[in-house]
Amino acid sequence: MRHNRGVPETTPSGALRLVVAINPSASFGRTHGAGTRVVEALRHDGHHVDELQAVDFATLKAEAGVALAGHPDALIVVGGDGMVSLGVNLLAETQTPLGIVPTGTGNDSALGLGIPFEFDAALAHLRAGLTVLSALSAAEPRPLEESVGALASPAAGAPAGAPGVRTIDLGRLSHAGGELWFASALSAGLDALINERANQMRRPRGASRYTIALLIELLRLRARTYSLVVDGVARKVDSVLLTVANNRSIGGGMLVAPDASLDDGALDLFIVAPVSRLKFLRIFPRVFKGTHSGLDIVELTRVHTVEVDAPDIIAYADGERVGPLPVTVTVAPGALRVLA
Ligand SMILES: Nc1ncnc2c1ncn2[C@@H]1O[C@H](COP(=O)(O)OP(=O)(O)OP(=O)(O)O)[C@@H](O)[C@H]1O
Repeated sequence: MRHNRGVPETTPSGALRLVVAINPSASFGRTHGAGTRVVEALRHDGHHVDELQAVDFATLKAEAGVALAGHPDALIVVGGDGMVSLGVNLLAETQTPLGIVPTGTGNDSALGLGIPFEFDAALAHLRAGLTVLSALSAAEPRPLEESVGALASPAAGAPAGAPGVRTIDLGRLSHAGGELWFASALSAGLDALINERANQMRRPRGASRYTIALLIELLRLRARTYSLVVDGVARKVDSVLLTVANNRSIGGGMLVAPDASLDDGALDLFIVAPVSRLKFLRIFPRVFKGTHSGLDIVELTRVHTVEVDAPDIIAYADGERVGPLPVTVTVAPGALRVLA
């Protein structure tokens, strides 16, 4: 469903041409209405907004792809990590920046980018980023290398720490079904199993579905033998939880890679060795807080390319289903511009 108030080819000075893609069912519908408020606020600011909502994710992605062919100044997604995934996969290796208003159950990408979760604060953050983007767009055209330099991290055109236009790395993933991109993490262990189980459940309809899936998968916890090729070196490792992270957290704030950076040109391979259920439950809170790095059962390695294979695992990237392992993940430095 498109609510397009005729996005013009050119706009008055300062006004931007924006595409806003909304997931009305993010957070199981609890944040319904947030997208419309974003659109109204941006139109009030004088921007030309192409508002997109669809019956499902695939239709929304197709509509956003069509809208991007018109070369808007930015794509803004309103939703959780799934919607960030939609934006990332449409914008990777383009110059069009991604804006995020986090309204999902999992907002790890927004967390890593320092985007606030509270709606008014998130909107203010987005507006500040758009102001910088307007200023950059209005600036005289410059040679390409100079423009790229000016748009590199930290947030270009803004005081240090303030929202602007940043460049971040992405993970590029290839698997039997094709290629895709992720901003936060590839999940290939316990969290992937929890996601897969929650997705297969019809009830309950709220976020407690993830809690139930987590409890079931904890009861079934068992190590798998992974075949890895890490930066060209093959190894086998037994693990219960294995993640290739670009960002610091997964699963709505679990700080698996507390020292990861979105713009260091590297990924963090996080491996938890086989443990008893009891021990796993004991270390779980430390994983949430990111104070697990010193534990002997936790391995964290900075990597650039990883092949991951293991039996019976459906991989997830940024909370979206990828398909069965094996997958190959490679860091793509500076592959995405973001408003943050
Ligand atoms: N109309 C819709 N538009 C977009 N996505 C939708 C729609 N209806 C359901 N979805 C589902 O929402 C998921 C993405 O949700 P998002 O990440 O934005 O929020 P979330 O509350 O964190 O969701 P989840 O926890 O289920 O990933 C997609 O996997 C998609 O299948």
